[in-house]
Amino acid sequence: MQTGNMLELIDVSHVYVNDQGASLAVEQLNMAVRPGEFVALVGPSGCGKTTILSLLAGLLFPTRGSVLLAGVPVTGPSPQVGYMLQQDYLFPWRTIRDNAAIGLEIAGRRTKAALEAVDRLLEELGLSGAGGRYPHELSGGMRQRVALARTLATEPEVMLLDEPFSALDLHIKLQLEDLVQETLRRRGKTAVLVTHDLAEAAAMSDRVIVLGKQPGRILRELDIPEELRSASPTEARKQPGFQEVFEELWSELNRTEEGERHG
Ligand SMILES: Nc1ncnc2c1ncn2[C@@H]1O[C@H](COP(=O)(O)OP(=O)(O)OP(=O)(O)O)[C@@H](O)[C@H]1O
Repeated sequence: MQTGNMLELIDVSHVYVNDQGASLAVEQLNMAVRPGEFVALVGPSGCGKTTILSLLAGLLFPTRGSVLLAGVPVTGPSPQVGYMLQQDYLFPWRTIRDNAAIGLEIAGRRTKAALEAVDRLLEELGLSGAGGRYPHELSGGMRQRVALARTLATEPEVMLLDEPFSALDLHIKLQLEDLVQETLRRRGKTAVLVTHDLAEAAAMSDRVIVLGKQPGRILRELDIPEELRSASPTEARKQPGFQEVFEELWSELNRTEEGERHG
């Protein structure tokens, strides 16, 4: 059945099995993300956020249920899905331009036109002139911008963001939140952001999904009001309605952790 969703998890459970036994990480989860939507996932440590991203990326397969990308079951990693992580994983021996082009190279698409597009992307992300430099010459924020360029170069429809800003200083983090949101929005990308930072979730996304303690289940979905969504993350933080959204998320998470202490 075609639902028009870009991403869908239908009754998904995931069990990790290793020599210590089995661990239920996600239980009967139902979640859908529309094309162009920006969704944030928040929840206590170990509640299954990274597991959900790995299922969406086709790096893991559900023990039960189905994962769909544009209505089609996910059978493995897809060029339609890009991943951005806390660590940039740039290759130290490659120039910035060659790092940004590596996905194209792996896909056999390193043409002159594609490299020109990489240069334009680097320029758009404020890295013009850095193409011939090496990762160790760049700051953490610049390196994350290269990681963003590398992911966008292959033109995925979906971006999975696993705490990509958490290792950065506050000032750089805010700048990068603005840049990432604007860049993804302009291109109409669908995004799923995992973060521990409730303010980041509220400022960047269209909808926040709050997960309960392990095994991950959805406790609450909060639509972000239009006045926050239409602003950049930095501007959204200054809007009158921002504090209310933050407090709702905060109390939902505290309820979860209270339950964990007493449950
Ligand atoms: N490879 C694995 N083998 C066994 N158990 C795992 C494995 N990866 C994760 N888990 C367990 O599954 C549960 C969910 O892990 P996951 O990393 O998805 O949570 P998370 O919400 O992303 O955590 P955090 O916020 O701390 O990054 C945790 O209990 C974790 O210990």
